[in-house]
Amino acid sequence: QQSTHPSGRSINILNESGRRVEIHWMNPDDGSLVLQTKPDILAGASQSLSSYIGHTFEVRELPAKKSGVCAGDGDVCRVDHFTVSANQDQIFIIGEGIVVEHTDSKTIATKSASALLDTCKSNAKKQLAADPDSATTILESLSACVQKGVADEIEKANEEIAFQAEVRRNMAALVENYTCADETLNTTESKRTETWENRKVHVMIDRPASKIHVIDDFVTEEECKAVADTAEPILHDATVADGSGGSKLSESRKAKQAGIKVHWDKEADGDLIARLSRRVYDYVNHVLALDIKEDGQEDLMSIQYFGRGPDDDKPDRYMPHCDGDCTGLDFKSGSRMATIVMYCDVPEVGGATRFRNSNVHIKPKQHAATFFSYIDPVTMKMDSGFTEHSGCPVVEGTKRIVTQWVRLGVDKENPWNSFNTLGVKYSDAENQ
Ligand SMILES: O=C(O)CCC(=O)C(=O)O
Ligand SMILES: [Fe+2]
Repeated sequence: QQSTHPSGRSINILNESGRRVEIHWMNPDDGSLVLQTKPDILAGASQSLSSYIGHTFEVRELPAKKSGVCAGDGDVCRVDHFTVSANQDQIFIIGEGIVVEHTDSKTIATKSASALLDTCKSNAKKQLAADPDSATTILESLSACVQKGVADEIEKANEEIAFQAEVRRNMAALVENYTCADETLNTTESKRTETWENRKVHVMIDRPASKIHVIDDFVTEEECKAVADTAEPILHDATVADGSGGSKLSESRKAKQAGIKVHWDKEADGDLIARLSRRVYDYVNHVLALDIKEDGQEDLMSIQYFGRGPDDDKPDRYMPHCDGDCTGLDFKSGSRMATIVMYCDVPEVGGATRFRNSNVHIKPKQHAATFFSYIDPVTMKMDSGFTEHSGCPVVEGTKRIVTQWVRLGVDKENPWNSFNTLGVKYSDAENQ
C-alpha cells in the first residue's frame, strides 16, 4: 500500500556513526515518538523504512552496552532529526556525532555536477596562471571541458536507463499470461483522480509522452446500442495488413470488428454515434490541447470478443501491441497519437486491458473508457513503450468495445488513409 501511494517514499538509513541508534517517527499531531527500529540499528548496519513525503524522524544515540553511557559531551545521548523529501532514492547517513546527512537523486546529481565543474575550473585556473592573456581560449576550453563531462554523464545515465528498461520489458513479457489469467486481479490503483464533465477520471500514469486514464461512465447504453446495431450486419474477422496491399487473418488479433462511420451531418439532430464521437475528441483535446478535429480521422471501430470457455486454446484476444509508434521516435504527421477504448459489454471472465510495461491492469467496467496517449505534445517525441497494451483472452461472456484511434495532422484533404502508401482498408489500419 505504502509504495504505491503517490507520496510514499521508501528510504534507506545507514548508520556510520560508530554508535548504536534507534529511529522514531515524530507524530506531528501530538509530538509523540513512535519507535521504528526493533532491534536497534547497530554501528555499521543499515535499515530501510517505508515512509511518506514530509514525515520527520528522530535519531537517538543509545548508551553503550558495557559502559551504560553515551559518547556525547557529559555522556549525553545525542539526537538528530531528518525529514523525508519528495525526491527519489533518499538515503540518510548517520555520521559521526549523530549528525544526519541526507542524499537523494537530486543531491547526488548536484554533487556529480559540481565535481565535474571543479575539474574543469582547476584546469582553467592552471592555464590562466601560465598565460594571463589567454582568457578567450581558456573560456573555450572550459566550456568544452564542461560539455564533454555533461555528455559523458548523460551517456552513462542513458545506458543505465536502457539496461533497466530491458530488464523491465523482459519481466513484463514473462508475467503477461499469468496476470491476464488472474481473475483475482483488480484494476490497478490510480495515482490520483480528477473530474471531467461530471465524470470521475482515474489517472493511472501521467508522463509527458505516456498517459493512461480510466474515465467512468464515458459511453451511454443507447450510444453502445447505436454502435452495435450499425456493426451487426458488417461484423467480420479482424485482419491485419499482409504487407502487399491486402489483408490477412492474424493470430495476434482474434476478434470480430466493424468500422463505424460517423455521420457528422446528423450531429445537430442528436445522432448518438456523432454525439459519442464528439465526446471522444473533446476528451483528447482536454488532455492534450492539440486541437484535434474530426476531419480525416479513422472511423470508430466496434470490436467484439466472444468467450468460448477455459478449454479454448485460441481464445479471442489482442496480443501486446502499440496502436501507433512507441519506440520513442519523433512524431510523424498523420499518424496515431492517442486512443480511447470504450467498454460497452464486459465479459464474465477475462478480457482485461493490460499495459504490461506500465504495470497497469484495467478490468473493464461497463460504460467506462480507457484513454491513452503516446505523444509528448511539447517535444513531439513518441512514447517509449509504456502504452504498449493487450486485450487479455476473453474466457466467458462477450466483450464489446468501441475504439477510436486518434491521429494528428489529418484533415479533409489529407485523411488518415492518405498516409498509408498501400491504401489498405480501414480494417487493416492498426499497426502491429
Ligand atoms: O480489447 C482491449 O481491451 C484493447 C483493444 C485495443 O488494443 C485496441 O482497440 O486498440
Ligand atoms: Fe490497441
